[in-house]
Amino acid sequence: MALEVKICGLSTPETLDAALGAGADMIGMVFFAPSPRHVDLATAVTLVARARGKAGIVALTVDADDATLAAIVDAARPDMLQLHGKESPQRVAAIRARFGLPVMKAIGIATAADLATLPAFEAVADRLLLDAKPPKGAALPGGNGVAFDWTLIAGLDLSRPFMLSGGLDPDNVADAVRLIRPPGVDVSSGVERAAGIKDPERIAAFLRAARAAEAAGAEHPTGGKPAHTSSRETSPS
Ligand SMILES: O=C(O)c1ccccc1N[C@@H]1O[C@H](COP(=O)(O)O)[C@@H](O)[C@H]1O
Repeated sequence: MALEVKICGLSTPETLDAALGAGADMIGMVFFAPSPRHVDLATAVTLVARARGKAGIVALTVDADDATLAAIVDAARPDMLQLHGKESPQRVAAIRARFGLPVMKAIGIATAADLATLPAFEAVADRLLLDAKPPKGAALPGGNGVAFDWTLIAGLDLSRPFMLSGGLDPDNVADAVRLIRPPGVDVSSGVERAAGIKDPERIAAFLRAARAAEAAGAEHPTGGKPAHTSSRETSPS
């Protein structure tokens, strides 16, 4: 399967168009007021109208309650919910059942011990997003431009597709794709010129670098088979 590239934290028509024009597979909107990338519902509706049918639309929330999620789902009609807080496996399952949308659960990784949480989330989420844990005292649980040690997940055998995120940028995404061969990559601050201000040039450069690394991997003697590919891959019940 082709590498999926998600550009997250888009908040203006111009930068959304830059991501779509550069070939992003998914675009993410952040519904979390403390984030410099937060969008209100009216803005989200405008952005969604431009993106619908061109890329998957992902709504990112952080420990949102049902009423908040319902307002987002009703207004923006996203294709997927990204849960980036401390949602438990039970909460992930409940959100998926209630809203009838695929769910991508973010898991913070700092050490090998953090991988122990993966099986419980594999059982209930459609996708996993493997992100760095936020630095101590950070205001945001993600979007901090911090990478984790990718070797911790090299050869990881997951039953769900996953996206690699955390501190990716146009200069390091090729290394990440070569090392991990992830099904997808996700970036936010690495394609910005200042906090919350996306840079069309960096978005295009990120897409170019990710696609080039993917193409180079496809010429590899393994035939481009992702390192993660698992015979365990199933759907959550
Ligand atoms: O981008 C944000 O503002 C954000 C806020 C709250 C939770 C997650 C957020 N972003 C997600 O974090 C990861 C990594 O971001 P970065 O590339 O290191 O800046 C990414 O998946 C975003 O979707």
